[in-house]
Amino acid sequence: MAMKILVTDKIVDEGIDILKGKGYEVDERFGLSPNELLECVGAYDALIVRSATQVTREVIEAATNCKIIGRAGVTCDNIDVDAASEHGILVCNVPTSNIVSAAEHTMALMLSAAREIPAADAAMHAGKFSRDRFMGHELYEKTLAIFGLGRIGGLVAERAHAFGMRVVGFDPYCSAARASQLGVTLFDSMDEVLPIADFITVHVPRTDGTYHMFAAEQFAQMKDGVVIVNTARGGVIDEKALSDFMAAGRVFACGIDMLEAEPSAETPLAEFDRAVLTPHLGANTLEAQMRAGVNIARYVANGLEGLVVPTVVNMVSKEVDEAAAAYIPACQMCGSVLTQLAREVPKALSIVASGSCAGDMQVLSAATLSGMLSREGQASVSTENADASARRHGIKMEAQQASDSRGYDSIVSMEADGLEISATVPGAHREVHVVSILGYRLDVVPGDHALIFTYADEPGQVGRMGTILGEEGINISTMAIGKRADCREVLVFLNVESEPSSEVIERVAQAIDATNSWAIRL
Ligand SMILES: NC(=O)C1=CN([C@@H]2O[C@H](COP(=O)(O)OP(=O)(O)OC[C@H]3O[C@@H](n4cnc5c(N)ncnc54)[C@H](O)[C@@H]3O)[C@@H](O)[C@H]2O)C=CC1
Ligand SMILES: O=C(O)CCC(=O)C(=O)O
Repeated sequence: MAMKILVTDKIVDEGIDILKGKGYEVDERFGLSPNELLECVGAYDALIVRSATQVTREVIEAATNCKIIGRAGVTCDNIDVDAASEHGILVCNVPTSNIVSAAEHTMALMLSAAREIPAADAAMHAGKFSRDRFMGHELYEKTLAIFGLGRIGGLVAERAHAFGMRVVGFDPYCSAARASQLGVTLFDSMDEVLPIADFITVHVPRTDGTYHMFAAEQFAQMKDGVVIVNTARGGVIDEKALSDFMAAGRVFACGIDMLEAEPSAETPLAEFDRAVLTPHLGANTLEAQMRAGVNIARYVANGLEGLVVPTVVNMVSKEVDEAAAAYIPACQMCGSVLTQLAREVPKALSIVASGSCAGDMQVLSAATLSGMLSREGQASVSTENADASARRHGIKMEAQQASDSRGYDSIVSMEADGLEISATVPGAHREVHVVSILGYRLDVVPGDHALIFTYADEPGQVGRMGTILGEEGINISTMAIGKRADCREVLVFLNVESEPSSEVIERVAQAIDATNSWAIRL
């Protein structure tokens, strides 16, 4: 009998087709009440949701046949992940699927609020051509404060620079290296940032610690005429306090995609023309939904078939030390990169871990091996079968702890068939930073598609790469250049937003006279 998958929030048809094409029975049932979900979920082997469905402990307890829950988006805050782990259910997401869309929506809200575009548009539609009523503000040479310099905050920083803004930020978990790479002046406290910002944008997760992180006390410290944008989560901003400061004319305008009352439109901000409100549209683009829907379908199918799911956010097979668990995605990713650098599954793997993550080398080894084999579509690697799996593939594997964590809280370094990679996961947000590849030191957060080139360090090389990729319509989302003390060559790591063809890669390689090139897919 075919396995059954329940999809309770709309994902793209292409994702549904992938599942049906693999022989699964797929039921799309949107807008279920909590009781309806509880009643039907027990019949399904997998569940796919976006942000609307609340997958509570009760739902998980009722999902007695469920093996995997797929979240077609970034955040899993609508899923009780602990309950899923306790019930042996994998939870996976698509962590970079919609971040560009969310960053672009942030810029759209910032510009709309600063120029009062919705109110001007409404006036035009009402037949009023009233230019004098609207006097906006430029972004140019203004100070933008970004709270939360993770994936989306980082993309917003890059975009703000293109508008000529000065970018400052506050994120207790952001490294100085990342801030400097993003061109953001990092401050140690909110109190230092609030009085200097002309524009404020929020990109933090909703946690107990960030609930009402912007309340009357914080608004009182802001400059008069500030513009505030929130595309993160409702509740991070106290909407009542914000509307008081809007009413007093202290806040010029705001752009809000996330309301505390979601999915209701109820908010005290609704009475202000200068409050630009959207109903959680950050991820609502064809491109983001295509990435999210197609990839979540692939990952859920992988989970049901016992294959590697690259974006699992929990570990269900064994009690895992929390610090080691945070390094599972890092090890999976490094393993996958090593196989792609070697252009085949390497035959010898050595893992060295230092710092707090080194408490469970068995988990780190299994995760690395699972990443190494993932490109081959090999069966899932767990802590229980890692040794046997390595033997089956003829891989000699060794793992050890080291005392020197090179200034990081924790770091994992791997060498496979002479190829090296090291990664760290700073702070609580679990973003994997690669800090060394093939001995070249850098700091990069790899995305879904990346290009790596090694070449002679000469002026004009970056421009040549950018020109060719631009001509081919391939956008570079981030770039890092790695150096080695012993060598005049550099290594460039380009995160790109779409997969270039081998002809394009060859064109770039020739233009910069690259000594080596790789296309990496994660
Ligand atoms: N509007 C929409 O449709 C979408 C909204 N989101 C939301 O955007 C937010 C950011 O997403 P990502 O950038 O992917 O997350 P991320 O995990 O990459 O970054 C979050 C950052 O916030 C920082 N942070 C945590 N607590 C903080 C605090 N108290 N003060 C300052 N910084 C703090 C973390 O260190 C981290 O760097 C999330 O809340 C997510 O739910 C994500 C996608 C779409
Ligand atoms: O696409 C969605 O359902 C919501 C996007 C979002 O907020 C997220 O990915 O965290």
